[in-house]
Amino acid sequence: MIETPYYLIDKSKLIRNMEKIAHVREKSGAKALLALKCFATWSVFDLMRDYMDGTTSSSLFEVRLGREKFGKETHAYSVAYGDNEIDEVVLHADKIIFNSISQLERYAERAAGIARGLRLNPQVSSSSFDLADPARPFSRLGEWDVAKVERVMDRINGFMIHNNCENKNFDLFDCLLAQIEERFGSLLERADWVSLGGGIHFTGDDYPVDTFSARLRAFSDRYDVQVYLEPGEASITKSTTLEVTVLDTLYNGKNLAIVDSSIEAHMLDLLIYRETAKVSPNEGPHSYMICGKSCLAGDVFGEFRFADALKVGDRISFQDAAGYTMVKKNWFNGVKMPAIAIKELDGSVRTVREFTYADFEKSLS
Ligand SMILES: Cc1ncc(COP(=O)(O)O)c(C=O)c1O
Ligand SMILES: NCCCCNCC[C@H](N)C(=O)O
Repeated sequence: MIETPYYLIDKSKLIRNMEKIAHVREKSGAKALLALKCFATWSVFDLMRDYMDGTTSSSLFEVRLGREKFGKETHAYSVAYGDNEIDEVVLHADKIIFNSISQLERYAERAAGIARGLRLNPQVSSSSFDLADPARPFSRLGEWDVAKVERVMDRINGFMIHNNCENKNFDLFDCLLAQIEERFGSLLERADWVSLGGGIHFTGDDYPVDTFSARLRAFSDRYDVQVYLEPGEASITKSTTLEVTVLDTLYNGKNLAIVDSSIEAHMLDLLIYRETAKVSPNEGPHSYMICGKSCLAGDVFGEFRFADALKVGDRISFQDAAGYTMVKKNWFNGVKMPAIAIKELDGSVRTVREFTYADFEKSLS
């Protein structure tokens, strides 16, 4: 029995996403790169590698992890590189995408041995969160002025455009892509490859994957480019749970249960975006507010329904716990960091990482 808290990655669920990705790759001709910023738990890369073309990154450490642990095609992107890291980034990457013309001009020569690209910002997005909106006013994420980009076309042969965010709606994707074509068509015609970024939830139930694939194929044919997708969430959605145990129950106008985890430390994105965790089936006569064990007053996973009254020692599984969780976990309050376990295809479960006091101590000095 594994001690809670732990993230449990279920390979049979992960494979469902992988199969959809492989289908889109085959139908559309697009390549799919795992966005490591969302999910970088390399113990399951052996499985993912068979279904995806490689990885994309946000930093030197991510591009190195992608090269060393995933292999295949490795893209480097960062909002800004420093003089002290650019050579090592180039060493690990097949392609490098610069966020700005000034970064391109500064490092084009040092990256001369690999393919170079530029991030474009179409100034429209599907994000309903200001925090995650690449098209927000004064956004630093990519270049938008076609005339300026035309002047550096001799130094690049591709583009990256990331302007979807949790977009489950194919029509919206289609409409945004049409706007990109209208605005940047003259640049796309001169490119060899175009990455359309992440944020497209094409592995979700009922997503029209064939229509999506046909749209990607048409885009690729029209501009004669290799299309890339950078799925983060879409790669790992619904594959993982965070397993926790009830440590205490209280009544304070509502039934409260405190668990051996913390939303701030272990599912931080939910707190940042003011969302609640998910519990399934979330049915029954007993309602509880499930709270984390950190000192933060708002360390609350959400309110859920249960078949029976909760008691100390009961287990709860938070659903959909892979994306932006393990990559963001932290040592706030010294709360024990969840272990990482994998449920294999034969049903057996193995722990691949445990964190101890020594890790906590080493994270500081
Ligand atoms: C450039 C880029 N690619 C891919 C992703 C992955 O997005 P998602 O996890 O929403 O698919 C992001 C998210 O920040 C991104 O900025
Ligand atoms: N579930 C709340 C919204 C999460 C948004 N994801 C943020 C990362 C994303 N890839 C981005 O574009 O910033």
